[in-house]
Amino acid sequence: MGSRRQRKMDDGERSLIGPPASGGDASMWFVYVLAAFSALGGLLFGYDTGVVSGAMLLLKKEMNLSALWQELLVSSTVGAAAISALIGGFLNGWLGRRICILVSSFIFSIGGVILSVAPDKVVLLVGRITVGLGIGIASMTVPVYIAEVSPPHLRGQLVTINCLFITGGQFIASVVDGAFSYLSHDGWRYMLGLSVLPAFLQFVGFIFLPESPRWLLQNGRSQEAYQVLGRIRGRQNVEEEYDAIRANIEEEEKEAGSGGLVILRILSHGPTRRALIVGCGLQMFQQLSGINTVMYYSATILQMAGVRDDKQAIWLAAATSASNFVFTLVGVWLVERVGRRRLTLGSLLGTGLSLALLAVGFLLTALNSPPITFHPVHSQNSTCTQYRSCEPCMLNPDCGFCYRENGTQVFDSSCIPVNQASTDHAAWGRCSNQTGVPSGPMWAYNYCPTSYSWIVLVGLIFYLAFFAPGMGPMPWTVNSEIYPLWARSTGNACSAGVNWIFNVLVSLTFLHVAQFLTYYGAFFLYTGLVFLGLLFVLGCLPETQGLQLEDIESLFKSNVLSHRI
Ligand SMILES: O[C@H]1[C@H](O)[C@@H](O)[C@H](O)[C@@H](O)[C@H]1O
Repeated sequence: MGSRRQRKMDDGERSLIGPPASGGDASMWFVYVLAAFSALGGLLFGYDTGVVSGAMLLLKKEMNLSALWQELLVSSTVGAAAISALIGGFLNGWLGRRICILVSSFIFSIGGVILSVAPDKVVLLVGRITVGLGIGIASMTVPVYIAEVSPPHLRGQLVTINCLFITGGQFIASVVDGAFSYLSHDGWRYMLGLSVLPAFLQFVGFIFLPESPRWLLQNGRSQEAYQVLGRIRGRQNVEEEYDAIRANIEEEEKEAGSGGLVILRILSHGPTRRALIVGCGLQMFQQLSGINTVMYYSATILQMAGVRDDKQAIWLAAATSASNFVFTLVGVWLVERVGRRRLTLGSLLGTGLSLALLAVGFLLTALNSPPITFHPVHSQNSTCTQYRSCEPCMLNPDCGFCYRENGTQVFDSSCIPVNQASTDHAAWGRCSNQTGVPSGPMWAYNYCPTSYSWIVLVGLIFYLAFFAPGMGPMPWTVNSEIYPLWARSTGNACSAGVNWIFNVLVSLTFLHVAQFLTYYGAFFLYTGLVFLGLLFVLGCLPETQGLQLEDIESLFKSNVLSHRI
């Protein structure tokens, strides 16, 4: 590395470019502004993926949506994000980071407008796909842009701030959902449309903000690169950094060649292939640890814990996403203190233990599932009425549990088909209306009344406390820094694509997995996957803290199985 550091621009070139603009201490301020404006992409990512659950409660009633349409409207966004993240890699290399951020905020704005004026479900679907396209591009471009403009000692923290914005977006979405849930007519238009505001702000901001100096240099625009680096770093000595980046690009071209498809070059070049495996593996294990199951089903988990009122459950779900946000803040604080590797390992260990606790809570709940004591006769024959206890009844999505309660004692309990139009009621019988009246029958859909729910609640809190500082942000942070410049866009596109694909897979399969393996089986499965992830990180993830982006590639030159804690 030393010799690379010695390389300087030749005098002719430097006099052409002129001295970098000096900004004094204002330079740090400028890096924060750049990070904040780009992280608005993270905010939109979080907002648009989070807001839909609350909007769906109103939409399904107003538009009379079938289960298939509800699933389509939720997962089309994530599916579109997976595809556009992959395409984003090519766009990033071709058009640059800045144009990609402009494109994504433009797409977000258009998507928000379509969603807020949608006259029917087909237009809604078009809107949801549109925002998904924006999310995919933003999710892979923003971390790369922030990493490329940050000084090494702040890079981890600034990229982690993007994740803080993601969880912040999810939190804002849950509060907006709560607030507009009282507006049963058209409330969803405000929920889905509000994302236009940050999208527009980002678009305007990026008209004035600069391109990444690293991308400029790679594309032969050395004068602009030098100017931008000077503007971002202020009075700091940028020549050394400029020369290092340029020398590195030349060296990379010699080593990895410059023709052919980038993905093929990545795969045939040992260090980048290893980096890609680490990056994609981290993103895969992030999703396999079940974060989005926990986020999506937190309302159900809270209901199991004894929260019966719908509105209360919505606000407590907001508290769940608030915890995800607050604990991500802990990650921002820790990342430059303990490093990426130790943070990820600690987070995985705690996440695994919390998942095991959640599973034990569900297991005890299942073992103590209240028996069914009342078998009403109805002309409409159904499998629901055949069950002997609440557990199998709750696991069948067509059935719900209708019961009376005396303190913690459950009595007069039956399993009844759910009303297809609204899971808030049974299709017939005493729970088909008037539930929630004191001393009246209670209706439990998706959960069983239990006195072990506190274990599940404690598990949920521990889960977020451990996941959010490490496994939440680190896959994004590490991916933004482990690839050499020529492979950075493609590497991030692939790993972001893996993240979105596993996101769809885990959230779409959760209910089926729970049906086959029960809830506790599903959570034991996630526990096992997290411990596999722990072994993977233990063997493969090197520490990248404090290094220049240009120096990180060398970490992957040697056998990746030799990293110490
Ligand atoms: O890093 C983020 C964050 O942890 C979010 O809470 C989660 O919903 C996303 O899937 C993940 O990529």
